[in-house]
Amino acid sequence: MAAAVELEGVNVTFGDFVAVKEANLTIEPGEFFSFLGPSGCGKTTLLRTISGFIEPTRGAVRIGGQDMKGIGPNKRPTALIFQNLALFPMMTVAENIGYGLRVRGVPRHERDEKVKNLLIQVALTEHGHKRVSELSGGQKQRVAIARALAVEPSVLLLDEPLSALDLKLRQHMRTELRAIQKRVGITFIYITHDQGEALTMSDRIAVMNAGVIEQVGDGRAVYAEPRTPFVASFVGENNAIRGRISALEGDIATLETPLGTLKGRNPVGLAAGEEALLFVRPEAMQLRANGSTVGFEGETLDVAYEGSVTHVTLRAKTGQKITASIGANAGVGLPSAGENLRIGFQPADGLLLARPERH
Ligand SMILES: Nc1ncnc2c1ncn2[C@@H]1O[C@H](COP(=O)(O)OP(=O)(O)OP(=O)(O)O)[C@@H](O)[C@H]1O
Repeated sequence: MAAAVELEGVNVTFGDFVAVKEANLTIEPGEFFSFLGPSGCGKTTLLRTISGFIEPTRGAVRIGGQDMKGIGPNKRPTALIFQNLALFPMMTVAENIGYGLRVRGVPRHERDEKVKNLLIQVALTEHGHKRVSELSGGQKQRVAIARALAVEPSVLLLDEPLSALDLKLRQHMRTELRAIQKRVGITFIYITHDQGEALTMSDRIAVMNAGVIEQVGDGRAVYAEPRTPFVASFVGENNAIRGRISALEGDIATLETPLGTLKGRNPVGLAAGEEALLFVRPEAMQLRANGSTVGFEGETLDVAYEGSVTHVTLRAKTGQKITASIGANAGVGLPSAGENLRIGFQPADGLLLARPERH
């Protein structure tokens, strides 16, 4: 089967400004694929390029194996759901869902049948007769999805569709969206700056920074095996410590840092003498560390209780702030502000990456 979407050397420029740089990517049929990155990194531009609202300055977009050059948004097998949903508030739910079919001249009985099935797929069977203005935020989201699905796109493009919802509903809708995607079985391409959304819903994620796709992988890969300092810092929380590599021993490298000698994994194969950044997740930091770990001294600045976890902010002797997140069941006593202690981590939980200047 042809790939759902292929990007080959896609560049999008606005005047001198490069919004998307050399995007190369293959998205498979039936995949839930997310673009994750901060505001302004080019996610929307890329989505609009796939949907046909923007032509790439250079490179090719293929959908279902077919080159999309010169094919307008209405002629592409894609449907786009915007942040504001753009539903018709005075129409009923069923009318909204059937709208695209009516415009296309689909006969009434066929339309009704389809709308009925779509109401089942988005779990709104009881609500077909209601006006959209009578629905909750989450129900409106589902209407927008059903309306987009009605015209049978092979790819559904979603531009931060949950951003207007409150936190609880947003979290609930993640599960809903994923379930709907599994039921209908088509490709979903989702853009978000919320890493929690990307990690919980996606089969794979492309992490973008300043127009560049820095890494593509499943949630575990981008969280546990980031390949660039940007990905390591953007996906989840991370502590970053600068230093220079002094020794290599198998997978583990030793790093001389202003905080002392530390160690970490060296997956990108940095050489002795190279400048590096050592990343250690807050949850991998241990308080009152003993001999089996590498570590340094720190002063407790702040202890923030958050229920399942407590975030302890420490100041190393260089002034750098380090965060340690301690699970409620970790069985360690929490320090009090001002207390000095040794903080440590297992070398296997440290990750060494090249300093950005190298790129
Ligand atoms: N039509 C345009 N003309 C000029 N610059 C543009 C145009 N559209 C987007 N840009 C610029 O391209 C960059 C990427 O914008 P884009 O909307 O793709 O970002 P984004 O990652 O989707 O951000 P957000 O999450 O804030 O929507 C931004 O710096 C933006 O100002």
